[in-house]
Amino acid sequence: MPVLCSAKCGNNAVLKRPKTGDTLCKECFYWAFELEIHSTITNGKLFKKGDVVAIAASGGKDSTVLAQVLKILNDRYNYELKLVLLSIDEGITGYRDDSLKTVQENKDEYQMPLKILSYEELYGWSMDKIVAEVGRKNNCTFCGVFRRQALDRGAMLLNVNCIATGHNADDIAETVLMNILRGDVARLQRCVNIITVSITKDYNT
Ligand SMILES: Nc1ncnc2c1ncn2[C@@H]1O[C@H](COP(=O)(O)OP(=O)(O)OP(=O)(O)O)[C@@H](O)[C@H]1O
Repeated sequence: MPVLCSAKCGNNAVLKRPKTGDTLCKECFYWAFELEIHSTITNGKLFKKGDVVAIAASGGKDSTVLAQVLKILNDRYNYELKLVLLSIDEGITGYRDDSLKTVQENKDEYQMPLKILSYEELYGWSMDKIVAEVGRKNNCTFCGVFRRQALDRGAMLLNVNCIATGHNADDIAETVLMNILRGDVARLQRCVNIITVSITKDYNT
């Protein structure tokens, strides 16, 4: 038997949110999800009017949702942000080259400027070359460190005030668990203090 949307809009619910227990229709879920992110942004004073914000766009689901939601909220609540997409091409054949096509589509759909920076142009090394040199075992360390720096360098080139990255509740849980397993209490504390936005958890359920 169909369950009614608990927002009392009269539509049938299509999902039950694990976070709140609410049963919602698609439209009310979108509205609630966007409103929570808006509250996080305003309560945390994450941006100020006129800020230029680089959305770190990998072409994956988290950063694609991030770009869409930031655009919607910027228009709806007049944040007056300038949003730009910043993508890092690590040079992983068959992986990043595919996802960069999605970023190109995001650029057109959301009407945002896009800057793509590659490891090759920044460091003279692509991940394909690094893997050929060091093997597959430790290449994630190179990739993560290089990417973080590449995003910072992109941010400097674009003269932005903030970089926004997409993370979901599973990512946060993973970070907390890793910090516990490492016994890194300082980081654990910082992690718990961070106000986080759950970007895709509800889409996955
Ligand atoms: N190549 C990249 N270029 C720009 N930003 C990136 C890139 N890779 C990761 N990011 C940023 O870091 C966030 C977390 O990246 P992670 O590798 O954990 O992927 P993810 O959780 O699967 O996210 P996504 O679904 O957006 O790929 C992304 O959402 C994005 O904002």
